[in-house]
Amino acid sequence: MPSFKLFYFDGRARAEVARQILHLADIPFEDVRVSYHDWPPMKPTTPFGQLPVLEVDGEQLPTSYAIFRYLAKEFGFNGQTAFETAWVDALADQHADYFNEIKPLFFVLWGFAQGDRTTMVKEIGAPARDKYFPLLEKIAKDNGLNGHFVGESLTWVDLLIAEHVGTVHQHLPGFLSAYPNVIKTVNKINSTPRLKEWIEKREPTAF
Ligand SMILES: N[C@@H](CCC(=O)N[C@@H](CS)C(=O)NCC(=O)O)C(=O)O
Repeated sequence: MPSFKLFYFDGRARAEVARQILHLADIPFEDVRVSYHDWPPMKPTTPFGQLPVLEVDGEQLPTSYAIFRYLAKEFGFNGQTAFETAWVDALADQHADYFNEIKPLFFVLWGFAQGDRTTMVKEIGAPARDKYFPLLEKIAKDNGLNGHFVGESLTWVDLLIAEHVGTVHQHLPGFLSAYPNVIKTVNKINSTPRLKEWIEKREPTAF
């Protein structure tokens, strides 16, 4: 088994799915939390000048989705057929489009940018949510409310969506109340025993 070292800031955000896959697969890894003080000298040593980076036997792999896809393929969280894997990718890409739209709101909620929270929820958050979450609501229902967004096995896009929904609940309680199938699916995902254990034992972070 290679040695895994994951570098990210002290938050869940773009790294948490990688940590969860490794924990679910019972693979030891070093979870390095880079401080804002240590980041500037480290930045030029990373392939794209950003985190997360996963080191696999000392070789660097940048960008969150590439890391998630790599680990998901290695450890069986990538769907059970090529078509399911394609759906996992489609949903993850849709999630990325949604997140790019709603990101300015989260930057304010996380304290990285200034802005009026109420106005931003109304003008940025609600329209982004009401474009993306109806798709998830239907997908969850069409998949039989079986606790997965794709197929019948836990995939990295389940983890990605569940993690994001948790972050929404943390900062905007009630924001997703019109999407009960999504909430039900996320609750089932989070009740996966090893994932539940991870969520309960991790240190709380703002983002
Ligand atoms: N597309 C990249 C984006 C990575 C990214 O935006 N990383 C941010 C933290 S979430 C970062 O490294 N910021 C520090 C910097 O750019 O100097 C990914 O998904 O990994």
